[in-house]
Amino acid sequence: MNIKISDVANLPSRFGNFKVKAFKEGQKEHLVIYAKELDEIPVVRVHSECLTGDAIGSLKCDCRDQLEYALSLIGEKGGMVIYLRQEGRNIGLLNKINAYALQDKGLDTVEANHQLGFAADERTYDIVTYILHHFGIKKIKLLTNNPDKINSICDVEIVERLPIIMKSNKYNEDYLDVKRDAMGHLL
Ligand SMILES: Nc1nc2c(ncn2[C@@H]2O[C@H](COP(=O)(O)OP(=O)(O)OP(=O)(O)O)[C@@H](O)[C@H]2O)c(=O)[nH]1
Ligand SMILES: [Zn+2]
Repeated sequence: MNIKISDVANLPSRFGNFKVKAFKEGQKEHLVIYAKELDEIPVVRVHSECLTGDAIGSLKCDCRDQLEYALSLIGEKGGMVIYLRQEGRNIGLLNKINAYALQDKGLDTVEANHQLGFAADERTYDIVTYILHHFGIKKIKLLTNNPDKINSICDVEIVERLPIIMKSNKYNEDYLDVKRDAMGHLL
C-alpha cells in the first residue's frame, strides 16, 4: 500500500476539540479524527462517506445521525472516528445517485446496486488496519451494527462491539429493514 500521511493538526469542533490526521490512499483521502488522549483499547467508529447524509442532511439513511453520535461520544469519552471516503458503499457518488433514481422507481438499496452491476457492498477495510497500526492500536471497541465490518477488520482485536442504532424516520425505514434483512446488520 502506498499511503501518504499528513501531519497532526488540531480541529476544534462543535463535538469537541479533536486532533486530525489525513491518509491518502491512491485518489482517496481519508480522515482520522481522535480525542487527544487515546485509551489502550479505544472506542473506534469506522464511518463511510455519505455526502447526501453527512453534508446535505438526507433522511434516506442514518449516516449523519451516526456520524454526529460517534463524534459526540469521542468528544466526551475519547476514541477515534475513521472517516473513509467510500461514498455509496464504494460505488461513488454518481452511481449512488443513479441507485437512488432506481429506488425512486421502487427498487431497494441492494436491488438498485445489482441493477447497476455492483455488489450490494463494494467496500474494503484494509486501510483501517493500516491506520490503527500506525497509531499503535492493537485492540479496539468497535461501534457498528455491521457484521461485515467486524469480519473485515483484520490483525486488530475487536474486544467489544458497541451498537450504534439511530431513531428511524419515514424515509429511511425501508433502508434500515433492508440492512437488517438482506445485509445481516444487527438492528
Ligand atoms: N450504494 C448505496 N450506498 C448507500 C445507500 N444509502 C447509503 N449508502 C452508503 O452506505 C454507506 C454507509 O453504510 P451502511 O451500510 O449504511 O452502514 P455501515 O456503516 O456499514 O454500518 P454501521 O457501522 O452499522 O453503521 C455510506 O457510504 C453511504 O453513502 C444506497 O442506497 N445505495
Ligand atoms: Zn447515508
